[in-house]
Amino acid sequence: MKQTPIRIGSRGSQLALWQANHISYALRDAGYQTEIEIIRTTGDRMQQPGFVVPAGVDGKGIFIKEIEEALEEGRIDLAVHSLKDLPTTLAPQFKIAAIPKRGDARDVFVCEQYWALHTLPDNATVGTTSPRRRAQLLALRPDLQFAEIRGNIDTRLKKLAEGKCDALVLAAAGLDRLKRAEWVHQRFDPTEVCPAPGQGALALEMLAVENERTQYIAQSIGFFNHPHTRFSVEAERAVLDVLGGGCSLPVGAYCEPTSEGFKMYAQVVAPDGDTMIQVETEASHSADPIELGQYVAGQLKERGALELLVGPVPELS
Ligand SMILES: NCc1[nH]cc(CCC(=O)O)c1CC(=O)O
Repeated sequence: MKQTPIRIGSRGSQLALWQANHISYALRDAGYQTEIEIIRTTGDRMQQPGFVVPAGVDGKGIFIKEIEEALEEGRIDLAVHSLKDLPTTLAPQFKIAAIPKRGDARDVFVCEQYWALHTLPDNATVGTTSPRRRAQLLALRPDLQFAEIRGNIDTRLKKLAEGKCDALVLAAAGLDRLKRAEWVHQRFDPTEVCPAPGQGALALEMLAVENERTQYIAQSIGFFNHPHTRFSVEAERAVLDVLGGGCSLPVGAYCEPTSEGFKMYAQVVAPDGDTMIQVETEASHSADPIELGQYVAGQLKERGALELLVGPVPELS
């Protein structure tokens, strides 16, 4: 049967649209017709100044709820997400049908004036609301102050330019994609500032049900699949799953391929940066990524990770 164009759902942020277009162009190159549908999510509304977080919203999946509704109602065929914004478990009616090759997974130091985190003056202010980044940065620089800077990448860069903070810490992938890497002066090694599980990777989500349309969609996106990326992010997300977290927990996990298999590093930091638990391990090509992540999480737990995660949250400056 002749198929209608593949409808791709995306949030309206510049980064989300870049990512959706990136997938759309590749599908067109492969001979498919595509359309992009912009969908506004709770997470987008929460980034507006003055937005009050409604009761019962816990931060997990706030960027995907309305997009999954569009999938369920058949308004879109495919959703393109930043993998790190997806909860570790999806509702059974959805699946991640493809994980393309990952971009730069690292966090970066963004600053016009200073060249690295260690050259920032005493008590400098870093603009980030991420509990993970705050905890990890405090572990490196206990004198740092933080400013509540949220919103899309350009909004954050504008606040930096206006002097609302001295530096930002952001995901390399987002800045690279939008060509905003001009003030990126340092890409943190994952053993220093360990990225969020899945950072830098995309996830192509669709309905799990099998019918003629979903088979067509799954087959059309098959060529995006990058097995090394899938292994790495599955292992990373398994760590988060065991520790019970979403993107708001100070948990970093990073897995990468080596010549023998995979190397994994994970880090849990007390919210005040005082204590850090680190685990490093290697696995062979034939290992199971979920088991690898679960093993790493078990090691973190044995060393007291869960106790750290309930520690006091640092005061805002
Ligand atoms: N939390 C928002 C978010 N979700 C995905 C990215 C960047 C792209 C990626 O990590 O894949 C960002 C911005 C950031 O953390 O700097």
